[in-house]
Amino acid sequence: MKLIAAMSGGVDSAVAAARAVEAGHDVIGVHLALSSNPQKYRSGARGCCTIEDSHDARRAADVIGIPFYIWDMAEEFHDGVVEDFLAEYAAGRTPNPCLRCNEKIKFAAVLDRARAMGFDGVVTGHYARTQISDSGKTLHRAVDHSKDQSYVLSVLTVEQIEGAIFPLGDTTKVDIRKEAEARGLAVAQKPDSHDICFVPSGDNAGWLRDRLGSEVGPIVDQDGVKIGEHKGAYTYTIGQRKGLGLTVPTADGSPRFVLKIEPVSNTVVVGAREDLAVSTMRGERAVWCGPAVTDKPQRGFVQVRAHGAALPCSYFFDGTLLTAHLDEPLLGLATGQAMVLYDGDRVVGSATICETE
Ligand SMILES: Nc1ncnc2c1ncn2[C@@H]1O[C@H](COP(=O)(O)OP(=O)(O)OP(=O)(O)O)[C@@H](O)[C@H]1O
Repeated sequence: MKLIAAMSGGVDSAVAAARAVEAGHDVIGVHLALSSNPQKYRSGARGCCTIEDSHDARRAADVIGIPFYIWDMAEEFHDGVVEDFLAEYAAGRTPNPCLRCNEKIKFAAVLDRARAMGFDGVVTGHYARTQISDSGKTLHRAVDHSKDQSYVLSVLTVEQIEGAIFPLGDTTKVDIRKEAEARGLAVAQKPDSHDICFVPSGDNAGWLRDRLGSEVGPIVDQDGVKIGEHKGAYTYTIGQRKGLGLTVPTADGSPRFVLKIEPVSNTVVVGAREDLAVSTMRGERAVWCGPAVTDKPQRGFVQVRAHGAALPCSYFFDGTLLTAHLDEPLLGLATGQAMVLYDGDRVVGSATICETE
């Protein structure tokens, strides 16, 4: 096959590209420049698509012996990922930008351009697997569950999965680093990227305040009584306990947790730990990675955090919203996160959580 290897400059995508070449594919390496002005999003933070990362990617392509190009996708990334991230926070939700990047950039803009140029698909260093079955090519968890990235790939349609090649899904990270050493790749011990690539590490709240403002507003209890003040409602997360600065303690001294963020009234609602319990969630923007879910309730598992557990549930889709009823309630679930359905290790599909109860 003719393939584009998406090379971030990290160890995973370098080994993925090398494996694709070794498997007999005709491969070219492509590094995506995702920010036209890295300092605009990041001040000194390590993340994807710094100049050094593009140099690392180019050096890896040289060692592997494949042609290498840089594609400027800064505008697509800004419009599809950064703007969505800001809009979701402004609406009081907690988005997952890696998932949007897979949906809109790596397996949309990049895959579309690759196909238009006569390529068959895109190779990435994601930890996930695909399998060919009677119902076509399906998406599965990686063997190394601690590195599994199927959650952030759950937005891929059947057609996008067709064009996705994940050569690392059956290997552990430890073995990938050893393999990179053996292949003479200089990035073998390069640290993993963490956090959100366009936000300075550990300063999500400050980054959001700079862009969405820091209008002071009330923190209220569930009866609407003001018990504190916040500096930017969207810098809080559902389930947050620390840093609330409440002025009125509870009668028994028990802690309070963020229950709800209401952007229109610029209010943060707090309450007791048990009030965080969620038994039912509904999601919009549903995507199926295989056969579509129907309105007939089915048993399965739902995962609501990138590295969270898969929780037993029953679920159905009414044509607009995906609903999942958990067997056991879960504490603290933020809207804006993905609810990803699994059948064993196969990804069924996902939706963006818009309601919880
Ligand atoms: N700027 C980029 N240019 C090209 N491909 C990219 C870029 N950023 C990420 N990718 C692709 O998406 C995959 C997953 O991205 P993620 O940010 O999770 O990287 P990672 O797991 O740290 O992998 P790596 O070690 O290759 O950086 C990468 O392995 C790579 O194939």
